Amino acid sequence: MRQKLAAGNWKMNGTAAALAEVDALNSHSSIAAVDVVICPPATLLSRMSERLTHSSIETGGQDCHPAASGAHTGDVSAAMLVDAGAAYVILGHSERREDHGETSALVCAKAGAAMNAGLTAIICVGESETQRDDGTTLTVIEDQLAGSIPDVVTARNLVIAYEPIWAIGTGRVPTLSQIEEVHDFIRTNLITRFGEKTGAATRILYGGSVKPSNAAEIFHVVNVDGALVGGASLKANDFSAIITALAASA
Ligand SMILES: O=C[C@H](O)COP(=O)(O)O
Repeated sequence: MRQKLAAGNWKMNGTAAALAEVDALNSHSSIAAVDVVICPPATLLSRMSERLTHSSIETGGQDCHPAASGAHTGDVSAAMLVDAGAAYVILGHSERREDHGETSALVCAKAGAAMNAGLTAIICVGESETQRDDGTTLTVIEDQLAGSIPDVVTARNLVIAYEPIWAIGTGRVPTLSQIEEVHDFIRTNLITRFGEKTGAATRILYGGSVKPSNAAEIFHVVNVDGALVGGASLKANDFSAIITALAASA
């Protein structure tokens, strides 16, 4: 039985005032029923983690460098995320693959560093609209999975997030059968590569315009174990409604 996971990716949003949303979220009873993680900007990570010391809500980073330390101006290592209280790190988000030219090989190196530091890596994969239209979605996902996941993983330190790029922040969502097709494909891929035990126990999240209004139907799709939520994770009311829907699907 896979524990459901609701992950909030705040992206480059939020200053200290936004921590009030975390306090509000923390007061919702639904958070106890599933795993919840919020990945704020690096500048807020320590303060958010301290604020959540006695909460079941965990925190995560949005990226890390593959090296443990050194001359890498502007970067943050996996150990630094752990030091700031993080339990998770998002890696290979399409915004980093596009904005920073991150390759799957680099994502793989980052994931290895994250796992080595004790973090759970949420590795993102997803096709562009052109690739969807060209019918190459599953090939793209297969290549990203093969290149981005290190060989030595466990079901505890790996989460896959399927995020079709064309659905991120657009209000457009794939059909439920499209989501099911890709999630089933990822499940089979994980079982083939890592064996039944690890492959069947690894959580697969859907991400891309998840809202309170569409969360319940998405969470009833087979092999959807939760969501990676962007915009709707910034407001406690919206994120708690999504978490409630996830808890109800368990
Ligand atoms: O990491 C989160 C995803 O990019 C989804 O963002 P969104 O919920 O704003 O579409």
